[in-house]
Amino acid sequence: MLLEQVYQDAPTVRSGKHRTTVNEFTDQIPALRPEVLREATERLVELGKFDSDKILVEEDKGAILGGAVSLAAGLPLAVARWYTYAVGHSSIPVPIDSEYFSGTLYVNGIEPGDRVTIVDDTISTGGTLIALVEAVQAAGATVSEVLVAVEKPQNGGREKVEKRFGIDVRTLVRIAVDDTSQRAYVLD
Ligand SMILES: O=P(O)(O)OC[C@H]1O[C@H](OP(=O)(O)OP(=O)(O)O)[C@H](O)[C@@H]1O
Ligand SMILES: Nc1ncnc2[nH]cnc12
Repeated sequence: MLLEQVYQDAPTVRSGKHRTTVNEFTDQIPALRPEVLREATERLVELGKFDSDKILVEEDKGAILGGAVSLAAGLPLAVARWYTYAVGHSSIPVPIDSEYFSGTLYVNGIEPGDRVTIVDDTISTGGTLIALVEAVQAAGATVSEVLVAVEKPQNGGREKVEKRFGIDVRTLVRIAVDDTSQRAYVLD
């Protein structure tokens, strides 16, 4: 499938302790073909149940996929951002410690009682998803499911999130980075 083709042999760059792929799907290098975004969206829509009121994503890489999933599932899109807005609405700050960024995320658009489907393009250490789940819970809302396109199992993020919150993290493609060639490859 196209998503697997995008990741197979993708180049990587060093990001702190890890290597991160640079690819069409998450970085738009080369420019993202609509058929790749469509395939990822359709596969995630197939994977999810969408027994929820909203989709929640983190900017900015996840937002492209989140927008497409929101359209396909017919659910409103909430976005967690790296900055806050001074417009007096409820923005929930949460600490984030991910593969190569730490700081504060601000989650907007989640209301008490919402059931939320969290969508992301990648799970690596699980830090981003931990921050998103904590923000949903702090808003008085619940996470109905977590859907992620690509998983880097070597960093153990999925198990960490599942153990901590008792929520399944469902993913489409698993990848690793080869230490010698420093290129990505698809597992399974
Ligand atoms: O499991 P983790 O270790 O948290 O890594 C996964 C996160 O990393 C990427 O985001 P990135 O940090 O590049 O942020 P961006 O989307 O704002 O560029 C990706 O979009 C995931 O959200
Ligand atoms: N796009 C990506 N590819 C590989 N590892 C990542 N970790 C976070 N984002 C990633």
